Amino acid sequence: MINLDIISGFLGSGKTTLIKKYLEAYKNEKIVVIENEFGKIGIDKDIIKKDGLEIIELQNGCICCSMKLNFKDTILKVVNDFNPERIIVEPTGVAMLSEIVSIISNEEIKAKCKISSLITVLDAINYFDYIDSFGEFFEDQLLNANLILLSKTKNLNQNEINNIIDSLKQLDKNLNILIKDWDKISIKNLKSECNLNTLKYKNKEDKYKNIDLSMNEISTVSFSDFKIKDVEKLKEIFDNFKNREYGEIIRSKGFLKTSSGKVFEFNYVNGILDICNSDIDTNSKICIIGKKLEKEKLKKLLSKVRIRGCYKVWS
Ligand SMILES: Nc1nc2c(ncn2[C@@H]2O[C@H](COP(=O)(O)OP(=O)(O)OP(=O)(O)O)[C@@H](O)[C@H]2O)c(=O)[nH]1
Repeated sequence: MINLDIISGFLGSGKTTLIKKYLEAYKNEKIVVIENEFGKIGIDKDIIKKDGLEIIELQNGCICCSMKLNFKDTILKVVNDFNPERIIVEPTGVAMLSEIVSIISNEEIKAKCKISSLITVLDAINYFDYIDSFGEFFEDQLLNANLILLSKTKNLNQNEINNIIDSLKQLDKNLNILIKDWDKISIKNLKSECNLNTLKYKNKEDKYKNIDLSMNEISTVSFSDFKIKDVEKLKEIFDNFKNREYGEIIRSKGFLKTSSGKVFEFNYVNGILDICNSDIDTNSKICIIGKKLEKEKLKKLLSKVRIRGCYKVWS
């Protein structure tokens, strides 16, 4: 049987970071990663790629809804074409986990794969913001996970963590929650933490009927193949995001190449920007996800900071 790991979680929660730890822990296994990104250009593939690792990107839709059939067929094709020991799936940050659980419960898939982990990564810093803004489908990811793994807890005090746990227990007192410094987590032990005896599959039709409505508000725009002068120009872009002129920007990520050829990787999650040097050889790619995005204004903003020349817009 092929091990199947589903690593779910809201936008920017830490799914890719956790998957990198899986790839390290299981480096001797033949692994295929299925990446479903909400943005129109793939960023995560560049972040996790390494020799011998097969990465399948599913773009232009969400595997829990518009690409449901595609997702099921992709898993079966991966099984046939690669016969791996492990398949790791990263759904988009706005995927309904209940739908994904329903797809992987399909008999054809169950005949070939066994679920090894079904995890939702929960961004502790942004929990109360997101549960307020995206309650219904955010809750769906929490209620259907066999393990909720808190990320970004290092700078929170015990009181703040207790508040999150209390709130989670109000959703469902049986939620299985793990709060541990990620550096001390044994990835191979997560399987036993996952309590996989039952798949929960909680999709309360009546409760989630407004999800399509709130999902429709979230959109994305991406830009690629341009250069900026230096990293200060990158900061300029994100300083502009603080006011709502460009929409409510929840998540942005990518790489930026400067005129001197230096590459930076950046992550922007709900107002916090993180930039580091990158040794990945790539052109600039920036993916922006948010509510009510002002795409034309964003194009103008990029035009102000990029160096003249061609660039591509993915909208
Ligand atoms: N401080 C801290 N930062 C984290 C932790 N986990 C992830 N991050 C940071 O959060 C940002 C987003 O992490 P990713 O792993 O890309 O998140 P993701 O869920 O894959 O994001 P999307 O695929 O865009 O939804 C990055 O800057 C990470 O370095 C954590 O436990 N602590």
